[in-house]
Amino acid sequence: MGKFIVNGGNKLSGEVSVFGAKNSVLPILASTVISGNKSTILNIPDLRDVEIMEKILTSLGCSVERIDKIIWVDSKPINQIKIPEELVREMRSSIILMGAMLARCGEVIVSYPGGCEIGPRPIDLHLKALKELGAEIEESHGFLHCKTNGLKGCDIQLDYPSVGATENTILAAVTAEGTTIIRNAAREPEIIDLQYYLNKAGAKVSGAGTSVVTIEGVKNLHDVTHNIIPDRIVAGTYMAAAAITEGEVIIKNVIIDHLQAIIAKLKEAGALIYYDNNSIKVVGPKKINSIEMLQTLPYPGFPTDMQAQMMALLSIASGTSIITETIFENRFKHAEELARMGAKIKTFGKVAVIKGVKELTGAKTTAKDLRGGAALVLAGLVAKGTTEVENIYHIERGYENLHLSLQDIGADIKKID
Ligand SMILES: CC(=O)N[C@H]1[C@@H](OP(=O)(O)OP(=O)(O)OC[C@H]2O[C@@H](n3ccc(=O)[nH]c3=O)[C@H](O)[C@@H]2O)O[C@H](CO)[C@@H](O)[C@@H]1O
Ligand SMILES: C=C(OP(=O)(O)O)C(=O)O
Repeated sequence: MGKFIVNGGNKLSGEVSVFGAKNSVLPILASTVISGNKSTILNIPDLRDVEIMEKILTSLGCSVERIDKIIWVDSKPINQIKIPEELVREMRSSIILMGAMLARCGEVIVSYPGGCEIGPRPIDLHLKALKELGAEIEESHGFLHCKTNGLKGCDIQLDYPSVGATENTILAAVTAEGTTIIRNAAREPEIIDLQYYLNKAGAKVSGAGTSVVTIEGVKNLHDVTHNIIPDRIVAGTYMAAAAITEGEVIIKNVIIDHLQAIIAKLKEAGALIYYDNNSIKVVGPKKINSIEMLQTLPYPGFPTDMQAQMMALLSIASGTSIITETIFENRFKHAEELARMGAKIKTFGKVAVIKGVKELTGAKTTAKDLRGGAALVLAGLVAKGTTEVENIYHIERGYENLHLSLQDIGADIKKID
């Protein structure tokens, strides 16, 4: 299972680099199936979720090769339409194969996706949009059998700006007949990256990053090379690590625009932040300020994927902070683990009240999900004594060698397999 052992107390300092974004690379790898041609994807992070996506593509018949930070996918030889259940259960993003495979093969069989347990994660919006495009979807025994004789562009109003539903719909629409308009689309930077990849391959997608995305169907896609954008959540996690340890860390290879909501809240907490084109320096305050209201929202609001890390930070703030989690129904599992380390946190449904304490103390803790696990590591960096974080396979879904990067900037952390 693997665990991290963290001895707290070191102020972090130095430079750390951020690799490609998990939430960008996964839908882009899924979309490589559409073209029936070759995709070269650069800046690939070394993550468990990426390995699973590689396995899914291979199981469908794609030829997939990976050397270091590059993956080559040739989707010409696809010869399967069923995605292995055990792989789908491992990862939420596998559901994006639905739109991509409908575009490529007109058929796909997939089970309900797994992923982190952060509350119910229905896929009703995905299914509704795909049906509007002309997919027939039969559900039985936990499997979804999706088929079409040809998707047709249409106007789709999403009831909520779901990231996954926006991506699935874009992919299904890329080779559909006519024009599709997605209204109330998610505006996350990863959708812009997806549009960029698809357009380089010959698709006609516009509007990504706004709430109206338009896709003019094209007949074919061609070979493409694409560089994945840096991971804003990994960057945010290192920023929080600098802030919580009273450190001074430069985070390189970031897109500042994608970090604005995180920058604003870390400044409120008292961190000093300086940036230039693609790097950001965070200087942690002597004492963290409490934050009156931190509310997670769809982009460009504060990202839910940084909520747990901020909770760790605020647990040693000078007063009481309130976090409202509006995206997921049950994303406070880290609160009870932080409490083992002396944090004073009460949760009431979607609201958490965090009464800052003078210091955290090292304890045995368990990562319950990806970002909650990262939050425990952050807490461990500042806690008195030793913290163990078990079940780090959750963390490895989204962080490439977190312990090594933190060691490089002075943390006392090791991994035990
Ligand atoms: C691989 C990936 O990119 N994952 C990200 C993606 O997840 P994901 O794409 O799953 O997130 P969504 O934006 O779809 O979900 C947001 C909310 O909408 C609800 N919903 C979603 C779809 C649907 O059909 N019905 C429905 O009710 C979800 O339960 C959730 O409460 O965006 C989330 C919100 O920024 C991030 O936390 C995840 O890291
Ligand atoms: C919830 C997350 O990811 P996923 O949607 O892949 O489960 C995350 O990255 O924090």
